[in-house]
Amino acid sequence: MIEFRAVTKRFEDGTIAVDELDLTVEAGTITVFVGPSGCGKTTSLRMVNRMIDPTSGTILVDGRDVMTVDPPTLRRGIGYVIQQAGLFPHRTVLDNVATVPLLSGWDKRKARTRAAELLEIVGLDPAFGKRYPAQLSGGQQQRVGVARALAADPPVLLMDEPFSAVDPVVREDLQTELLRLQAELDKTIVFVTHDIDEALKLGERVAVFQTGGHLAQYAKPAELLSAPANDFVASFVGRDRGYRTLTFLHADVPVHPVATAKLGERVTVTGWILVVDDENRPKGWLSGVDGEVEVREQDLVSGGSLYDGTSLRGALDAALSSPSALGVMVDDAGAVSGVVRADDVIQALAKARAAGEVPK
Ligand SMILES: Nc1ncnc2c1ncn2[C@@H]1O[C@H](COP(=O)(O)OP(=O)(O)OP(=O)(O)O)[C@@H](O)[C@H]1O
Repeated sequence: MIEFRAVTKRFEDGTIAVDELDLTVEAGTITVFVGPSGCGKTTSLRMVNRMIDPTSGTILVDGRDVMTVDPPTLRRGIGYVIQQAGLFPHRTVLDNVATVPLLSGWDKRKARTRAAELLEIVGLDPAFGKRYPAQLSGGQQQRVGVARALAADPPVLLMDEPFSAVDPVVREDLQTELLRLQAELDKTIVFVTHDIDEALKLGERVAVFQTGGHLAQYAKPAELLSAPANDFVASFVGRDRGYRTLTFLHADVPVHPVATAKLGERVTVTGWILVVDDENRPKGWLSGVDGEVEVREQDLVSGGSLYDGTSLRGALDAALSSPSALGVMVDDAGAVSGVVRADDVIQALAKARAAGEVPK
């Protein structure tokens, strides 16, 4: 657990970067600090491992005041990941990851074996271990940065905009990977970003900072969206927050049966038919013809996101993006289990509201 108690940082030139911050980061969770540029996120993070010392107030890591621990000892228990990974360019990937274990006195072989394991944990082929950082893509370098931070198995991980230098697709992969890792590793993670979507995806709790180092709101993602504390938070989380609230609602939506057919079959079409492969996975929709036809690949209309049964947002998006207005629901194997309708999602939302599951 990390506790900030009335923490203020005033730099020598008088800039107040962090103003009376009170906040508790629960152990074993990902907490995200988000906010516009210059609002004090990085300063708050760096006070945890004493790269910056507070002007007043106290920071406790697992009950211990960080100011009573010498910085090198403190940092051995706190991994740190930054933008652009911050790797040593003249060391191989394996040696980059093995750095902290070596500093902690491990022998070379043990440190390298551990480093190779860590590369696998973060989803990199251990063969990359022999390369130098410049021979990796940005996303791969970030994974190495995460592996290096995990090398000493620290209970706490500080991550400062770690994924902001990579393209959006790689970035989403890295986010998903971090959530998977966290489910296994159960670290206490503080993650800094200025991207509200990243914050809402990763954070169990999200601290929204406002210019001047003020904490505007500290809440779970669903609450930030449905009950922003002030106009600043409301505008920061975005205009489509009503829609995005649906991401965090898992109410039941009725799943309707759907007519399906396979390529090469002769079927009688009225309205839409969902064409599936031999494993019952969706291939596309057939319509625009009435009467008996043969199902041909070139007549299929594809498109539409698939609904995996997890959130109301997924259900609504599947329905809205489907050419038939029916959202295709699939099981873990990708096989069709039925379809969902947009109006059912709206009704499920109304029910969740009535049951008090969505703050009004
Ligand atoms: N060494 C310093 N001396 C003076 N002012 C500083 C110093 N470091 C940071 N600041 C100021 O403190 C404020 C908070 O900076 P900080 O880096 O914590 O913001 P941030 O929210 O992480 O921003 P960004 O998203 O742009 O990285 C800013 O106004 C910044 O200019």
